[in-house]
Order: sequence, then C-alpha cells, then structure tokens
Amino acid sequence: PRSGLLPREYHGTLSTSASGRKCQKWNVQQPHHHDKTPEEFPDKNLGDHNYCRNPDDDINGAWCFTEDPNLRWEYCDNTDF
Ligand SMILES: O=S(=O)(Nc1cnn(C2CCNCC2)c1)c1cc(Cl)ccc1F
Repeated sequence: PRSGLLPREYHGTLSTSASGRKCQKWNVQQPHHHDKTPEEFPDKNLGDHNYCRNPDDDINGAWCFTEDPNLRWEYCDNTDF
C-alpha cells in the first residue's frame, strides 16, 4: 500500500484523517449521512468511536468520515498529519 497509509485491518485508536481532520463517529449521521454503521457492519469494529476503520475493505487501507462537512471521507495515515 502507499507508504504511510494504515493497514486494511487496522483496529487501533487513531481518529484523525490524513489531512489532520477529526474523524466522525461511525454511529452518528452528522455531518455525513452514511451506511457504514455498526448495525450494518457488526464485524467491522465500528461503534461509539471515531477510530479509523475499513468497513468496505478498501484496498488502500483504513479511513473515516470526517467532521468537515466539505470532505465526506478520507484515508488515515500514520504520520502526525
Ligand atoms: O456511505 S458511504 O460508505 N460513503 C462513502 C463514499 N465513499 N466512500 C469510500 C470510503 C473508502 N472506500 C471507498 C469508498 C464511502 C457510501 C457507499 C456507497 Cl458504495 C454508496 C454510497 C455511499 F454513501
């Protein structure tokens, strides 16, 4: 994968996307409405948190919806943005 991106099966606690934006919690629908909920994906380690995850098995690695209304989602990486 691209250097710096998180692995596909990331289960850590990083909650900032690559550009330094705060991740949106997976169990809320604001600012972004989405279908990657803990109910829809019970085995993807989503929940009442905003940690980077990969519920759609994206080949590039873990990602999150961001709290920026203008950026729906973004990959996460292991640099301190
Ligand atoms: O709610 S979503 O998951 N939002 C969304 C949009 N793009 N992504 C990317 C996340 C990382 N992997 C590639 C898709 C997720 C979503 C997925 C699909 Cl298939 C269709 C609509 C939609 F709203």
